[in-house]
Amino acid sequence: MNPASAPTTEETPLSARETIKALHAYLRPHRWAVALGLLCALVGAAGGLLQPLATKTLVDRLASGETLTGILIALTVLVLLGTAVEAFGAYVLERTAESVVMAARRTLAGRLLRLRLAEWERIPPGDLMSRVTSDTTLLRAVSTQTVVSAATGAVAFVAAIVMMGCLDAVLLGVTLGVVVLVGGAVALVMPRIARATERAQEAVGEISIALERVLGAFRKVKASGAEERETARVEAAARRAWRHGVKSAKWEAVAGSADELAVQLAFLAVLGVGGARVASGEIPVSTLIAFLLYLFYLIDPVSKLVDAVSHYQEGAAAISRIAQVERLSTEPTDRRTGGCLPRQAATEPGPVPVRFEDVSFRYRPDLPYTHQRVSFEVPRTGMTAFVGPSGAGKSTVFALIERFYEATGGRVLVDGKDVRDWSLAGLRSAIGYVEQDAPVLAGTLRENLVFAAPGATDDDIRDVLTRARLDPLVERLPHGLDTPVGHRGSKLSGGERQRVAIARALLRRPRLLLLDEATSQLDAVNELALRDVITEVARETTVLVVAHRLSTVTGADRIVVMDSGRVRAVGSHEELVAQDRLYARLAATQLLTPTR
Ligand SMILES: Nc1ncnc2c1ncn2[C@@H]1O[C@H](COP(=O)(O)OP(=O)(O)OP(=O)(O)O)[C@@H](O)[C@H]1O
Repeated sequence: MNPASAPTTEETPLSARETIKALHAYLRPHRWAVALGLLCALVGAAGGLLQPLATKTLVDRLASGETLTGILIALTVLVLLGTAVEAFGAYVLERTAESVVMAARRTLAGRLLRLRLAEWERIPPGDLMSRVTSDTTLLRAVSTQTVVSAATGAVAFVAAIVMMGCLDAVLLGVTLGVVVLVGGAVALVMPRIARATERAQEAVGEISIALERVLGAFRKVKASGAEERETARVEAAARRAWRHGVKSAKWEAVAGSADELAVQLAFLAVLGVGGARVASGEIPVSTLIAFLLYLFYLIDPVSKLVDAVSHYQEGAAAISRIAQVERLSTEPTDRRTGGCLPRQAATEPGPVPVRFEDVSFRYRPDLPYTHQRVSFEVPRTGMTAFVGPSGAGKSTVFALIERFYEATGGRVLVDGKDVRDWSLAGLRSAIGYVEQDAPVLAGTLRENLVFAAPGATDDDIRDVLTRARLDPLVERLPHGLDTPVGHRGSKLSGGERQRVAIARALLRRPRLLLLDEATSQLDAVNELALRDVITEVARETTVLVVAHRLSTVTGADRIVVMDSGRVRAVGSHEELVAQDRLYARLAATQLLTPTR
């Protein structure tokens, strides 16, 4: 798949109103800090605003031969105070901006881990990661600087205009004419900055997608000699990011220099018109000087306003991409509703632990049904095995019990209650699940073992290590249980990973143990040993097993034969060999049993 065309989250951008609402939500918890930063910025701006007036007084006093010491000291104090207050305000705002970014990252990370599996499968993880890392960074500028720059810029701009109006209305008219002209041109440029930034951020997401694709299958890439091709993919995305980044920089440069241009043009115009007015005696020269100083003072508020708008355009693109993740549907989290599965032993009498009632299911509306009217029951103790050809829907049975997905039709009952009526956390905490590919997480072996049972004691760990035949592995590892495994740590073999996964599931002391091809990579000796362990566990736990190798399940108490999303037959090995043609054929090929 071309990373450029990889499916991403809903691409509908937010409207301007929604963006401002989202920005407001980010800032609400920090409103007092923003207000303080704003106040400091305004004080700083006011200090600057008084300077031209002070200069006018200074020039007037100079003309009348008065002393200047007092006013010079006042001016210096004004400058120092204004700068100190502005610096403090800038610190408060930067700190607030960092807090906004952190809050957004925390919320997004929490949300990503609660995504429904169907949503998670739709979006490349690299894209999701870039939204948590790169897009949130863009929030920094928009969250506080934009707001404060817009507010202080607007206040200082209006105040300077009022002062200039008081000095000379004609010169003000000339100035405003130029500013409006240049401002109109800037307004045309702004949407281009937003578009280019959004594209650049998308391309950054594509880089992550392309990298995640190859880093997740690193050996495959090397074995296939695909390094150059895959590097070219990453480069193509990087080039796209560069192109859009440069485009955005170009428009930002145009917008950024507009404030200078406006003031320079206004300066020339004011100099021409003002000079003529001074020459004709309509205004004194001190008024022209003060007016020109206000004109230069205007550079700051105007550039703040331009900055505010261009940062807003950048930030709006990021807010939109973050909001797209916030729109993805997540799993319910309320532990109080539904209740937990009772912990009573499976040996005690109680309802059927797992029952499928006419269950139909498809992964997405555009995909065919993987289950059609599937019905079966699992007894409270003993081992129930699911067998059948690849793609028959065996693993999906486990995914439906775990409520990773919800049945499209019919009901999945656990302990006599629809899985949708149990609390999700309560349901899953009663299940031990060993997945087909038995992933190991980056961390120590101990962390991997207690991942699903953080409260496990050292005795519990020792017990499962022995049961899962992991003692020799622990002895071999340089730091025993505290040896890092997984990424960058000691590498575990496929069989070792499976044993770690089984130990992890057993440590949870589950009511239901789901084993999906859990022993497929073990050598014969270890497989036999673990089969005994599982048989022992099945005496007091409900054990469900998916297996391709019939040899691993011939002793199961009940075998469910699945084919093309349907249950073909249910029975013991002997019954099925006698009654079901598909099972008899599987047995004949795998176990060398004579066919009927
Ligand atoms: N996450 C998914 N999204 C879409 N389709 C899926 C998904 N997982 C599985 N499928 C499809 O659903 C069908 C049943 O898959 P399932 O993994 O349950 O079969 P299985 O019997 O366990 O196969 P195997 O023995 O090869 O593991 C297959 O056609 C598979 O392609």
